[in-house]
Amino acid sequence: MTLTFTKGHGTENDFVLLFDPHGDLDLTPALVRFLCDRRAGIGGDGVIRAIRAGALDAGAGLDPATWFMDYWNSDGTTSEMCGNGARVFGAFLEAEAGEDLARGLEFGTRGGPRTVTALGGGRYAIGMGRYVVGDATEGFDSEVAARGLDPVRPALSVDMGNPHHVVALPDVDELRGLDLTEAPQVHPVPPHGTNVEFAVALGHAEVGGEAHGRVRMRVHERGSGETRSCGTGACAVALAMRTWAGPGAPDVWDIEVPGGEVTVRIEGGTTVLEGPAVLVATGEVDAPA
Ligand SMILES: N[C@@H](CCC[C@H](N)C(=O)O)C(=O)O
Repeated sequence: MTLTFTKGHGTENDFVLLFDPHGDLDLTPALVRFLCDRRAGIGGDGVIRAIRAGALDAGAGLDPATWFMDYWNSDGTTSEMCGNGARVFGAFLEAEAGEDLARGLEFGTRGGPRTVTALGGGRYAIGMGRYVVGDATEGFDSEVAARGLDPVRPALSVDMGNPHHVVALPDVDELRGLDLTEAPQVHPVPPHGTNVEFAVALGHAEVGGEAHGRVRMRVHERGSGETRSCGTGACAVALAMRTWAGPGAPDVWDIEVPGGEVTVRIEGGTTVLEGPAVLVATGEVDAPA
């Protein structure tokens, strides 16, 4: 089977994109694993299919003509949401479907509707929907163990549509020293797995008359391993940091990731994720039948 694909990334969180408006493609876990394979396939942290909501069971309840971001992790599992992927999805819809995103476009995900707005200069803003911060009465509601982390650390869960656990570290040396080649262990064990972020607060500054917090993070993603960025993870980190900092903490957070930088704006019960999206190449691949 010959497939036409596009390769893209958002702060080096990279994806294989497929344009399949009518759902003609039988996208299976095995096909996703092949496409994401960095040696035998194209290579990516995940696969994103642009499909009309009416062509996918997960799109039930939406206007059938609505675009749906059908997101898959590199291990062939699906996730409710991908923030970096959503920006790249926006760039892909502009290129493949001629969508004008200047005024924002609503699209479907397994985590509910989201919006993408083109900001110009290859940057996009994603309306990330409602979040839920876990029980922060004592600051933390869980514990995380990881290689290179001694002792076990407290963590705070954040639901961004998909699950996250955020751990605060005191300095960048400890962040650098983590070995994330193995999945961190979380207690209590999250029923559907989780994405784990490790974050170091770098202080606050005035940017364009606005208070911004600055954080550096690394992430181990459910279904993909360590990646160079995670958009939903960046939002979870901003929310955890603001919770821990207490009243007067900034609502805007610049998040440094190994693959670049994104900005998270906390707006009431929702967040907006801003950052770049790049389409790198298009091509054809012979996929195993
Ligand atoms: N990299 C993504 C998140 C992708 C999904 C995640 N691995 C999960 O299983 O929830 C992002 O940018 O948000």
